[in-house]
Amino acid sequence: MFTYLTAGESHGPQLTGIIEGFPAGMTVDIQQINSALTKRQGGYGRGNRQKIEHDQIQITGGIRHQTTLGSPISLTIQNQDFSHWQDIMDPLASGSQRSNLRQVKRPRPGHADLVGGMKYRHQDLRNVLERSSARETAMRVAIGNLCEQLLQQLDIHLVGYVYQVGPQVVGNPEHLGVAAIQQQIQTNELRIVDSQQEAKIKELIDQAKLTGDTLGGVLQVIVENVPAGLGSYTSWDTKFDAQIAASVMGINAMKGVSFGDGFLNSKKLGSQAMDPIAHQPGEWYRLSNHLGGFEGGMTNGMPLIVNAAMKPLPTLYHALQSVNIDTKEVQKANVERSDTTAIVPAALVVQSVVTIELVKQLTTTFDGSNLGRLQEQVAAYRQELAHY
Ligand SMILES: Cc1cc2nc3c(=O)[nH]c(=O)nc-3n(C[C@H](O)[C@H](O)[C@H](O)COP(=O)(O)O)c2cc1C
Ligand SMILES: C=C(O[C@@H]1CC(C(=O)O)=C[C@@H](OP(=O)(O)O)[C@H]1O)C(=O)O
Repeated sequence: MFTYLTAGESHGPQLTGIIEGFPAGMTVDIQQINSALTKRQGGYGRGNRQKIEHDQIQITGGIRHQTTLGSPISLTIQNQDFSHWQDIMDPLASGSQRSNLRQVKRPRPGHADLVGGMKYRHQDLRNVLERSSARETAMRVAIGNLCEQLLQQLDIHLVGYVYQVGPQVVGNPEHLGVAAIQQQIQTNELRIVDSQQEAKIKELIDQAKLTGDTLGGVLQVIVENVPAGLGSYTSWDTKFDAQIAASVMGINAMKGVSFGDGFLNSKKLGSQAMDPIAHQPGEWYRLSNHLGGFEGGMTNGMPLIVNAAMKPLPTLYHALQSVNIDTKEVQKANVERSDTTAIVPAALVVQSVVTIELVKQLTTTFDGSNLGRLQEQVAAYRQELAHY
């Protein structure tokens, strides 16, 4: 069974990831992982933390001579900022040595601070914010890229991009496929398809920054050449769209997930929302893709279209009202440092978790012990479906 776990605080020494159930026999391209990590650090509207970090992956288990062994894979990413936080974040400093500096007492509305403090009985809300920080998503992107390298071996391709910034839809007006979207977004800092909109969107972000505010948006991931029949209608917890939705909701600040035309489908007549079935020798397909590639919790062979709605970031330089957890006085919420928007890295994180779910599904539907055998089984399955 494919599973993964991450550990590490935002200003602690490092992030750690362990993956179990990754097939043996895949040659790993480390440069590709590092390039995904660099992309996640970028994007218009990011804060100053990214000037400090230079995310690079280190592999400490499960890979030998650049090839996966089938054993658990362990990964680390160093936090460069730890050197500035050593006194405060050192895992081994004793309680008496612990600095009282930079304790967090004024919880930020919308972040995990207050409820995390209540639940875990923390009196310093730093104990909450360090782990609830989206710094952790760097590891999910590293694991996602490793999984993307596996999907490439199965001829499955995907891309994540920014569909909406705040209220402004910038979308994919021509319904471009994965390769065309990749081509369009590589030329700009916003991962939007229509680069002519870039100046306008940058202005929107600049304006939010100027007023100490933040922005969210909508991210879209498109996946091509996924075989039909991944997931199952037979029990609620085997529905693959549900598993993807849970995984996307597991990303910091995601507040909604939909597929294809999503909530818009609820306003349409059935005749406008279903995708008519077509067949030609060796191929079943649909005449449209309003449902985003899922029927009955199963992939139907059309491209997967996953939409994720991200709320605006909770840390506001123009801070909202909060209450000091010690004095109970009304005070402005804590602010240390923050992004104005994180839609660009978020598009890559959503892409990463969709990739991870696909690999999880493929390696359990088929034998996931070895890449060669997995390729053979997926190819045979594709053949069988083509001739159904
Ligand atoms: C890539 C990424 C970067 C983020 N950067 C920030 C940030 O700089 N400031 C902030 O307040 N929230 C940021 N967030 C969102 C918070 O981590 C998130 O809102 C918080 O953990 C509370 O969880 P929830 O919004 O899922 O309820 C970021 C999220 C992502 C995905
Ligand atoms: C560190 C990252 O994002 C962080 C996510 C984050 C949050 O609250 O989620 C708050 C900020 O943390 P800091 O105060 O340390 O700058 C972001 O920089 C990252 O993406 O690598």
